[in-house]
Amino acid sequence: MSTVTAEKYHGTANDFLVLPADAPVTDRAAFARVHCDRETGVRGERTGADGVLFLDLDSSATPVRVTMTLVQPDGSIAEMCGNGARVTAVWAARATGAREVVIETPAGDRHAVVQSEGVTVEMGHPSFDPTDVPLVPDHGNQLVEESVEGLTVTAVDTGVPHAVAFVDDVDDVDLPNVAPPVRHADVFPEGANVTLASRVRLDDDAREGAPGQTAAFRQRTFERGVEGETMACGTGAVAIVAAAKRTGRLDTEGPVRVSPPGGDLVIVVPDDEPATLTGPVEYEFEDELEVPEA
Ligand SMILES: N[C@@H](CCC[C@H](N)C(=O)O)C(=O)O
Repeated sequence: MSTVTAEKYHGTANDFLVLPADAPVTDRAAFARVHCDRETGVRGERTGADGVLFLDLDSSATPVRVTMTLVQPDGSIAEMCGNGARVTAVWAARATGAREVVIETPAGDRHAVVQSEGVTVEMGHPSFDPTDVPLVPDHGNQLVEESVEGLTVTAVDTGVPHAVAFVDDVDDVDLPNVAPPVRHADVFPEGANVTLASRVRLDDDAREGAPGQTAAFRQRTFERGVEGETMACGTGAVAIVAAAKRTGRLDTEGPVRVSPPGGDLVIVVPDDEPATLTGPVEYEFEDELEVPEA
């Protein structure tokens, strides 16, 4: 059995193995299934991972460019991943010294800037358009504050589809049982990530390092492809702010703090410009991992 060198990173505890795209892994889905398993996968502070990032770096471009392919624990490929994009930017910065990186994803190019206080990624324009989410053609209109499998959700595309539900307290929801019927609901032909949000009063929950923030939410997300809850989801954090604006819960263009279990993210969703996601990235370790036979 052959081995490859893989690195492990996380962005607010959404954790990824990282390999160069030319690593000799013929069956990427099998590699992800084996090494992301939370019981038997790669060893570290947490066993397993939320996915494997295969990264193809073009350091001759200005700014440097990286093609990001996220293979998820079930073997599927995600079109976009906000926390994975932050990890990708730091990986490219470590390799080249560049602070600006363009990340090519199936959802489009994403510009990222690496700074000491965190990595900011442009996240595109959130869309409620039924063909973008996507919704089944016979749904017709945007899906806003509708009951899907008993949960009142708003559907938004932030590179991947999210069904966002605003609840009083995200911790009061039995997410492992409530999310799967919504994630697989017929109205979402490609499935959906299920994201819960609850509003936090800033003065009740003031923390350091949150200058200029105008509002705050707590977040929990059940991810398609992981088929479970992750400690953070960047596209989900952007989806919360976009859905909060769409449903009249938020009328600010200022930075919003979104806090999944893994840490704090800062989200900006302007009316006419791309959304941004800012948050930390940590390098964990490097390991030699077995390559499953194709
Ligand atoms: N964790 C990611 C989202 C990854 C994609 C998702 N699981 C899907 O299949 O849609 C993030 O940080 O955005």
